[in-house]
This record gives sequence, C-alpha cells and structure tokens, in this order.
Amino acid sequence: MNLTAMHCQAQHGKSPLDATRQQQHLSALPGWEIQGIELVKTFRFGNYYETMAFVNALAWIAHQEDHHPDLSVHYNRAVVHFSTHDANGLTLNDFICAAKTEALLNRPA
Ligand SMILES: C[C@H](O)[C@H](O)[C@H]1CNC2=NC(N)=NC(=O)C2=N1
Repeated sequence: MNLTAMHCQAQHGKSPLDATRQQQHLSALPGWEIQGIELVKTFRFGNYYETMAFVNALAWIAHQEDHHPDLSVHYNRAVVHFSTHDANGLTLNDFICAAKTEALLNRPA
C-alpha cells in the first residue's frame, strides 16, 4: 500500500485499526514505534533551525491532511506523536501522515 499517495479521511465514530494491521503498516515505517495509542518517532537534526524547518514542513502536511500530530520540539530533535483523537486510537490516517513525514526527509540518491 503506497501510503504517501493516500489522503486522510474523517474518522469520527470509527474504530482504530486492529493490532495486526497496525503492525503491517508499521513495518514500512523505519524508526517509528507504537506506544499505546500513539505512533511515535524522534527525528534528530544538527541545530534548532533545521529542527524548526522540519516542524514547519510537518505543520503543512498536518494542515493539508487535517490530521495533527502532538509534537515536542527541542534544540536538535523533534518527537512526533500521531494518534487519531476521533477514533481514540491508531487509524490509517496516522500511518499515512507518518509516511508523508518520512518522505519529507528522503532525498533522492
Ligand atoms: C474536524 C476535524 O477534521 C477533526 O477534528 C480532525 C482534526 N485533526 C485531527 N488530528 C488528529 N491527530 N486526530 C483527529 O482525530 C483529528 N481530527
């Protein structure tokens, strides 16, 4: 499934994905972990400017997809937490946004 080509959909009243599906999607997302009802990754950078550039690019994805991560922002790292409040758990939206976040940083060889 090419998550980067997909778009988030409203999840109000929907159920979270089951654990098997969560693990399937997780296997395509290096460095991401499931912590309870959150999909989490720490992104490390060389300085505050680079960290903030990443956070701003991520904010644009969140705006486009209407799906918003919790963030903790530090001098040289940002910790990204995706979860779907409307489903009280992990839905495809979280994996789509994680994949789009990865794609921000994957430069062509
Ligand atoms: C109405 C609006 O689309 C919803 O409230 C969206 C907004 N952003 C969201 N972000 C996240 N992380 N989870 C949601 O359930 C969610 N719902």
